Order: sequence, then C-alpha cells, then structure tokens
Amino acid sequence: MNSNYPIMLKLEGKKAVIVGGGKVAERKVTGLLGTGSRITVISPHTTDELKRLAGSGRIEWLEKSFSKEDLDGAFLIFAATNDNEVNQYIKMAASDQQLVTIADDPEGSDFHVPSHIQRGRLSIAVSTGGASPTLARKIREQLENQFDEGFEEYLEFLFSARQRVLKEVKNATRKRKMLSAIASREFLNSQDREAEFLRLLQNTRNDV
Ligand SMILES: C[C@@]1(CC(=O)O)c2cc3[nH]c(cc4nc(cc5[nH]c(cc(n2)[C@H]1CCC(=O)O)[C@@](C)(CC(=O)O)[C@@H]5CCC(=O)O)C(CC(=O)O)=C4CCC(=O)O)c(CCC(=O)O)c3CC(=O)O
Ligand SMILES: NC(=O)C1=CN([C@@H]2O[C@H](COP(=O)(O)OP(=O)(O)OC[C@H]3O[C@@H](n4cnc5c(N)ncnc54)[C@H](O)[C@@H]3O)[C@@H](O)[C@H]2O)C=CC1
Repeated sequence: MNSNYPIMLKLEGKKAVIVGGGKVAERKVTGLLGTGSRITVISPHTTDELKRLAGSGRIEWLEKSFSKEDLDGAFLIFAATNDNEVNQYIKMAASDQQLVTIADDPEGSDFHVPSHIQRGRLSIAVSTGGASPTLARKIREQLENQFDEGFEEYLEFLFSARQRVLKEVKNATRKRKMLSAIASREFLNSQDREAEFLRLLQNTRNDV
C-alpha cells in the first residue's frame, strides 16, 4: 500500500514526545516550534540547540533514557534514537490511539514528516513516502523559489477579499468568476491589488 492521506494537524496544546536528542530529533523539534504543541525531548544527551531551547523553556528536556511512561498523554511520538531496538520498542509501547513515526523505519511508521514551506496561510508539503527524503528536499527548494515571500501578503489579501465576495456577491456565477479573478497572476503581481479588487467588486455589483 503506498497511498498516504495528507492532512494539516493543529497541535495547539497537544503533547509531542521526541525520543532521542541528536540531529534528527533537533530537526523534528524545530519543525514543531510555533505549532503551540507541548514538546518533550527524552534523551540522556542532546545537541546544543536542543539544550538552548530547553534552557529558554520552549521545550522540556528529560535527561534520561526512554521508558514507556514517557509516552503518557502524548498525541504525536517521534522515535528518533540511533538505536533501532529502542525505536521499535517505543512503537510497541505506544497505544493504538497515538501516532508514532520511527526515524529509521518508514514502513513501520504511522506518519511521515513531509518537507514543508510556509508562506503565511499557504502551506506546501512534499512527501515521497520515504522513497527519497533528498528528492523531497530538492522539490521543496524549487517551490521556495516559485512561491516567494510575497505570497504571505497575497494570501492575507485573498483571505479578506474572499470574505467580502462571499458576503456581497450573491449570484453564484459572478461569485465564482470573482474568486477566480482574484486568485490569478494579475492580482498576484498587481502593485495595487486592493484598489483593483474594489473596482472589480463595484463593477460586479453594478452588473445586472
Ligand atoms: C520516512 C521519513 C520519516 C520521518 O522522519 O518522518 C524519513 C526517513 C529517513 N530519512 C533519512 C535520511 C535523510 N533525511 C533527510 C532530511 C529529511 N527527512 C525528512 C523526512 C523523512 N525522512 C520521512 C520521509 C519523507 C519523505 O520521503 O517525503 C524531511 C523531508 C522532513 C524532516 O525531517 O523534517 C527532511 C528534509 C527537510 C527539508 O530539507 O526540506 C536527510 C538530509 C537531507 O536530505 O538534506 C537525510 C540524509 C540523506 C538521505 O539519506 O537521503 C533516512 C536514512 C537514515 C540513514 O542514513 O540510516 C531515513 C530512514 C530510512 O529511509 O529508512
Ligand atoms: N527520519 C530522518 O529524517 C532521518 C533518520 N535518520 C535515522 O534517525 C536516527 C537518529 O539519527 P541522528 O539524530 O543522526 O542520531 P544521533 O546519533 O545524532 O542521535 C541519537 C540520539 O539518541 C539518543 N538515544 C540513544 N539511546 C537512547 C535511549 N535509549 N533513550 C533516549 N535517547 C536515546 C542519544 O543520546 C542521541 O541524542 C538514526 O537511526 C538514523 O538512521 C537519519 C537521518 C535522517
């Protein structure tokens, strides 16, 4: 079976447990920062960056080897030690309701972490299902050029313009046309998209 189901998880207030404190654990923790999740790292040793994050209170670090109580209350679990047997034991110790990813066993994992870019409200995730994380990274780098920083502001514009269209344009065909118009290259590249939008909205309202 090679068809995964992509979703964007809201992790606010949820507990994420990362077992291991090496380079991989650090990358997973970095990806979780900013999601509002409660991050706990379990590992006798960690990288300097993880120590720094623990020192500033952004994550909790339990300076110990893994034991199964460490999974209590966890929603997401990352088995990221360099010991294959420990990683498999973590998966066994987890309940069916907990989602576990095993750093060295894509096939045995409940989920994979995709390569990801964020432009404000726009999220683009790329996964190769474990076939080639390197290809996922390369595709991400291409997308970073294609979807530059300007998209953040553009997405905010689309968000509020769409709310106005939904409220003010009742005719279904015109509504669809307007939503398509603002999501076009012309609007993306426009120097004054707000004014152009208001003009378009006015004209649409005046159409009989
Ligand atoms: C299955 C998965 C599980 C998971 O961790 O969720 C997994 C598994 C493994 N990765 C390995 C190696 C590397 N992974 C990276 C980098 C990334 N790995 C990520 C995700 C995933 N990696 C999941 C699948 C995602 C997918 O396929 O789409 C990314 C996308 C996201 C992230 O980690 O945040 C992030 C790029 C972020 C970015 O830059 O955008 C690099 C460095 C690089 O490429 O620069 C290397 C070294 C080069 C190489 O080996 O390719 C190994 C072999 C370990 C060994 O040598 O033993 C395994 C285990 C195995 O394959 O058995
Ligand atoms: N999923 C991915 O993206 C990648 C996965 N890997 C795999 O991920 C694993 C970890 O890789 P690195 O972070 O580079 O290793 P690392 O050697 O830098 O770190 C391993 C960490 O695990 C900790 N650890 C060992 N035994 C433990 C235990 N019983 N309980 C808690 N912590 C324990 C160590 O203290 C250390 O902090 C390896 O199995 C590697 O094959 C490697 C590269 C990418």
